[in-house]
Amino acid sequence: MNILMFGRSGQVATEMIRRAPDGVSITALGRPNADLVDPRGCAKIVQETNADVIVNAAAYTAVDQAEKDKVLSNIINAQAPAAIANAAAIRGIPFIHISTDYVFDGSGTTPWKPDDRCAPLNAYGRTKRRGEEGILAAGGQWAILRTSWVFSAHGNNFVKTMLRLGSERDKLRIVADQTGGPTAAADIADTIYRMAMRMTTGPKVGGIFHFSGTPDVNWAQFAREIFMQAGLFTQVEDISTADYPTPAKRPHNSRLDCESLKKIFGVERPDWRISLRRVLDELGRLPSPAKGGSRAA
Ligand SMILES: NC(=O)C1=CN([C@@H]2O[C@H](COP(=O)(O)OP(=O)(O)OC[C@H]3O[C@@H](n4cnc5c(N)ncnc54)[C@H](OP(=O)(O)O)[C@@H]3O)[C@@H](O)[C@H]2O)C=CC1
Ligand SMILES: Cc1cn([C@H]2C[C@H](O)[C@@H](COP(=O)(O)OP(=O)(O)O[C@H]3O[C@@H](C)C(=O)[C@@H](O)[C@H]3O)O2)c(=O)[nH]c1=O
Repeated sequence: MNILMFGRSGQVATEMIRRAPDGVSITALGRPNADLVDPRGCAKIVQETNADVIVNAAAYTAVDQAEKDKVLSNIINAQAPAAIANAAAIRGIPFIHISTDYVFDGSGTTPWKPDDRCAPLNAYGRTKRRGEEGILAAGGQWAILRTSWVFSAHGNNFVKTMLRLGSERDKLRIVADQTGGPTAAADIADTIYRMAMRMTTGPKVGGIFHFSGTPDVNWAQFAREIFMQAGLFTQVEDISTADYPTPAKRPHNSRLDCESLKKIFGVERPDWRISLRRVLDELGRLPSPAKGGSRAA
């Protein structure tokens, strides 16, 4: 199977490249080869490819900055994915796109199902939702994988922020009223490969699916687990969203119901604490006894 992927240096793209299964060849297009600021150029690449599956792992992901960069983030997150989806539909090539928990308004405490009403609270979420709508309108065979709170050893993410701040300070104030499922980029990559295999064999499948690590936690609990596993003694004070003002609003409830992914693709929610341990190991941030396996994740 040949996969053409938009994105090369992001968290998910990096893991896709590293984790390609035997028999899968992946061509990853970075910004110099495929700039999502040029949706027509991206569509042209799809028109000319001989790939069996197209994956989009590139996006504008700076949540607070997107409040200022509304036009740019909309081109990258909405117009480019729609153009890629249109070209893929015309060519009859299955298309897999990644989206986010931030398409929801975060109300309630029930895990969001793929068909639940979207009402994004911030510009990033609105552009990601418009991207979803463009893909839906394109037709063809597509799958949108919504995920949340992505972490890995590379790029920018909450784990790396906590390791940096935790090494500098004795105490951190972290919001405890936003709940979701942290998700390792490596686990997302494995899931996308599973979806790609299934979408190119057997009866036609597609639609919107949810995937996040388990158990659901708030950011403060996530931070405590990071410090515990990394052997840092940084104290975490629970605070409310109101105590940590940011340019972009973030949803209180980011829990994702991942049942349909399990049903259609056989993918279970992975325990993010185990994936976190692997990431910390890769970063060289596990305390020495844990490397021998005595400190459980
Ligand atoms: N990060 C998270 O917590 C979450 C992410 N997602 C979604 O998952 C997907 C992957 O995210 P993740 O791996 O974390 O992303 P990253 O933030 O790690 O990387 C984003 C990638 O997109 C690329 N990119 C940005 N702008 C352009 C452009 N104009 N043309 C080409 N490439 C561009 C970047 O390239 P460059 O390195 O050159 O800047 C980078 O490689 C995205 O769709 C995101 O919305 C969903 C939920 C949570
Ligand atoms: C650094 C820090 C953050 N926070 C809070 C702010 C915020 O509510 C939460 C997470 O902050 P971040 O800015 O790291 O996370 P954020 O960029 O909002 O992460 C999101 O990224 C996009 C791309 C997604 O799609 C989402 O699923 C989600 O992963 O932690 C604190 O409370 N204290 C702190 O010291």
